[in-house]
Amino acid sequence: MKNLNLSVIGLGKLGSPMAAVFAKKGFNVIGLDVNPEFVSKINAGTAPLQETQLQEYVNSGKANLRATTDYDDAIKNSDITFIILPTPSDDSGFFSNDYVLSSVTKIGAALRSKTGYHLVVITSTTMPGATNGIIRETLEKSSGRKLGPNLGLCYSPEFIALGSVIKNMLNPDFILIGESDRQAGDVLQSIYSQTCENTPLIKRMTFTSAELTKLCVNTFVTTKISFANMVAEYCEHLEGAEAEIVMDAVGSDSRIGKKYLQGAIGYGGPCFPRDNRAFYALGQEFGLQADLAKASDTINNHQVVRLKKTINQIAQNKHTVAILGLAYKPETDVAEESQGVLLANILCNDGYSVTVFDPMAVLNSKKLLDNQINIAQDLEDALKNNEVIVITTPWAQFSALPDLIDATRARIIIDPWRVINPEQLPETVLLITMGRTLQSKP
Ligand SMILES: NC(=O)c1ccc[n+]([C@@H]2O[C@H](COP(=O)([O-])OP(=O)(O)OC[C@H]3O[C@@H](n4cnc5c(N)ncnc54)[C@H](O)[C@@H]3O)[C@@H](O)[C@H]2O)c1
Ligand SMILES: O=c1ccn([C@@H]2O[C@H](COP(=O)(O)OP(=O)(O)O[C@H]3O[C@H](CO)[C@@H](O)[C@H](O)[C@H]3O)[C@@H](O)[C@H]2O)c(=O)[nH]1
Repeated sequence: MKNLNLSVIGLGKLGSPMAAVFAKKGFNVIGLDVNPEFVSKINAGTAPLQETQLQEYVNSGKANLRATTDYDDAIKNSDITFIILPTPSDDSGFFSNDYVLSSVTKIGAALRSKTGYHLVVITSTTMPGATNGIIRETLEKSSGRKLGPNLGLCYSPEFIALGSVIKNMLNPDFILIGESDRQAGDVLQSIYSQTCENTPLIKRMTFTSAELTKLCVNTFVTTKISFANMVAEYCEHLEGAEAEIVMDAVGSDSRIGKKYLQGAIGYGGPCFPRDNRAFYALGQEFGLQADLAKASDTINNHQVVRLKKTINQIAQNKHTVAILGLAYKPETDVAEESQGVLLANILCNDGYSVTVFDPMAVLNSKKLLDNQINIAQDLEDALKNNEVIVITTPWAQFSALPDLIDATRARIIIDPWRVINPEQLPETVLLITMGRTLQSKP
C-alpha cells in the first residue's frame, strides 16, 4: 500500500495527539481546526494544548505535520480523513451530531473536485445508529458519491484516557473498527498496524455494533467504579470492614479484575459521566429496562454527598476546608465534572470557608467555582490555616503532604484515594481514608 496522506479534522484534546502520533510514525498529516490559534501553533511546532508527551511528538513529527483552516487544502491533499470533533450531549443525554455533520458536508463538497479513493473515519463518540444514518447520508449527498469503491467510511473511536492519550494510542488493548466494507476496514487497519507499538486485538464490525461497543466499554467501567464506591459506603457502616481490602479480594476473581475497582470517590471528566447517561438515554428511547446504567450514574452523583456527610461528621466546628485537586484525575488540566469542583461548591454553599489547590486545573476551574472560594497559589498556601484537608484528586505530589504539614496544629486529612502513607504523619493529624468506619484507624 502506498504511503497514505492523512488529514485530521479537530485538533483538540484527542485530535492534536493523534495528528502528532501519525506524523511521528511517518505519515504526511494535515490538521484542520476552526481555531486559528491551534492551527498556528501546530505550524510553529508548538503543542496547542497540555497533554503528556504531546510536545515531544510534535517536535519529532514536525517535518510531516502542518495545519490549515481550509477544507479544500486538507481533503485534496489527503487520502484518509479522521473527524475528531465535539459531539456534546444534549438535554436528553444523546450526543449531538452538529459539528460532525457540518464537517462532513464540507468534506463532501471538497471531494467533488477530487478523484480517487477517499476514506472518512469518524473518531468522535457518536450515538449508535448515527454513522449508518445521518452521517452516511450527509457524506453521500455532499460528495455526490456512494459508499463503495471510491468512498469508504469507518467509525473507529480511540480508547484513550486524558493524560496518557499518546501512550494509550500506541498500546491499545484492542482496535475497534466499524466499516462500510472490507476495503475501508483494510485501509484503516493498515494505518493502525503502522502506529501501534503493541499487537492489539482487531475487532471489525458494522458501524452500529462499533458505536454500541464504545458506549458499552465506558458504561461497564463506570458500573465497576460505582459498585466499588457503593461497597466503600457499606464499609463505612460495618465496624471492622475495609473497602480497600474487600475490593482487592473481590478483584482477584479473574471474572472481575482489579482495574477501576478501588472504591474511592466519584468519577468525572468529559467521557464517563456522559457516555453512561447516553447509554441510559438510548435504552429509554426504545422503552427498555436500562436501570443498570441509571444506577451507576445515581450512585456516582451520591459520592460527593457521601464525602460531605463525612466532613460534616468530623469537622464539627472546624469550618476551614482545603480541597486538594480540581482536575477530574491527575496529569490533566481538565476540570469537567470533577469531584473537587463539585465538593468545593457544595461546602461553600453550606457556609464552609473553602480553599482549593490544583497543580494544573486552576485556570479551567475558575469559571466553575463559586467566587467566594479561595484559590491557593501552591500546596503550602493551601495547607495554611485550614483545619480539614480533603484530597479529591490523587496527584502524586500530594503524597508529600506529611513533610509540609505543620506538626504543631491538630488537623484532619481526608484521603479517599489513599495517597498518604499514614506512618509519615505526625500524631496530631487524624487521617480518614473513607471506606471504613470513622472509628477505625488506617
Ligand atoms: N477527550 C477525550 O478523552 C476523548 C476520548 C475519547 C473520545 N473522545 C471524543 O472525541 C471527540 C472530540 O473530543 P475532544 O476531547 O478532542 O474535543 P475538544 O473539544 O478538545 O476538541 C475539538 C476540537 O475541534 C475544533 N472544532 C470545533 N468545530 C470545528 C469545525 N467545525 N471544524 C474544525 N474544527 C472544529 C475545536 O476548535 C477543538 O480544537 C468527542 O466526540 C469526544 O467524545 C474524547
Ligand atoms: O479506579 C478508578 C479509576 C478511575 N476513576 C475515575 O474515573 C474517571 C476517568 O478516568 P480515566 O478512565 O483515567 O480517564 P478518561 O480520560 O475519562 O478516560 C475514559 O474515557 C475515555 C473517553 O471515552 C475513554 O477513551 C477511556 O477508555 C476511559 O478510560 C476519573 O474521574 C477517575 O478519577 C475512578 O473513580 N476509579
